[in-house]
Amino acid sequence: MRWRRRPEAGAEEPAATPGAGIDLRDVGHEYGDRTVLSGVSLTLTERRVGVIGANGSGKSTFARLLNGLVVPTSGSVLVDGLDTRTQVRAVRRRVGFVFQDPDAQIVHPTVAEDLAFGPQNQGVPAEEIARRVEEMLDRYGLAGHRDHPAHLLSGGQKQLLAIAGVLAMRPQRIVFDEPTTLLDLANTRRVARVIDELEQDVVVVTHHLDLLAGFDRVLVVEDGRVAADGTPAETVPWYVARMD
Ligand SMILES: Nc1ncnc2c1ncn2[C@@H]1O[C@H](COP(=O)(O)OP(=O)(O)OP(=O)(O)O)[C@@H](O)[C@H]1O
Repeated sequence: MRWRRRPEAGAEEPAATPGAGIDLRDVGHEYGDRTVLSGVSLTLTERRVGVIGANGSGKSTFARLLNGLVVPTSGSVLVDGLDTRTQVRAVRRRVGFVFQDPDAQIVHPTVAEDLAFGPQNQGVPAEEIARRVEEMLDRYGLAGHRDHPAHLLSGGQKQLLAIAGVLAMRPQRIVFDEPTTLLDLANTRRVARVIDELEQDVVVVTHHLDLLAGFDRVLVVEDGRVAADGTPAETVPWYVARMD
C-alpha cells in the first residue's frame, strides 16, 4: 500500500521554533459528552518526561494529543510552535508515537519492509532508507529476522520493531504509551534500557513506576487534570500514597 501525500491546511511546511518544546494551552478533550481532560496548561522541554495515573485518568488521551493523533476539543497543542490542529504532518515528523500494542503499529509483512515504511512515506531517498533499515536491524538484534513475517516475532521483538520503525523516521521526540504493559520482565527491562539509551526526547506513559528513575519530570494525571508535576522523587511517592 502506498499513501498519497495530502496537502495540509496552510499548505507550505510551516516555520517551526526548534527547541520550543510541546506547549499545551488550556487543553481540554471530550469524547462525546464525556470530558476526559480539562484545563491542562504546561510546556514540555525536558529530555525525559513520565506520565502516570490510574486507569481511565486520561493518560493515553494526553499522550495522543502530543503528536496530533488526538486533536483537543478546546485549547491548543503546539510542537515547536506548530499547531497539531492545522500542521499535523509537520508535527508527526517531529514527534513519533509508540503504542502499547505493537500489532497496532506493524503494517508490513516483513520486518525490513516494515522498517522502510515510515521513511518511504516521508519521501526519504531509497539509499538512505536502506541505510536506516540496516542500522535499525543491527541495533535491535533483528538482522536475522529481516525477511521474516513481522507478526511471527515474539512480543518483545515486536515492540523493538515498533520502536525501530519510529526511529527510522528520525523524529526529535518519541511518545511511548505504556510500551511495556504487554511484556514479560526480561523484555520490560530490555525496552526500558532501549528507552534509556535514546538520544531523542521522550515522553513515557506507564504503570511501571521503576521505568521513571532518572527521569527529569513526572506528571500525575488524575480525573483528566495534571494533579502533580515535579521530579520523580516528588511525584511518584505522592502518587503511590494516593493509591493506598
Ligand atoms: N475513543 C474514545 N471514545 C470514547 N471514550 C474514550 C475513547 N478513548 C478513551 N475514552 C475514555 O476516556 C477516558 C480516558 O481514557 P484514556 O485511555 O485516556 O485513559 P488512561 O489513563 O490512558 O487509561 P489506562 O491506564 O487504562 O490506559 C476513559 O474513560 C476511556 O474510556
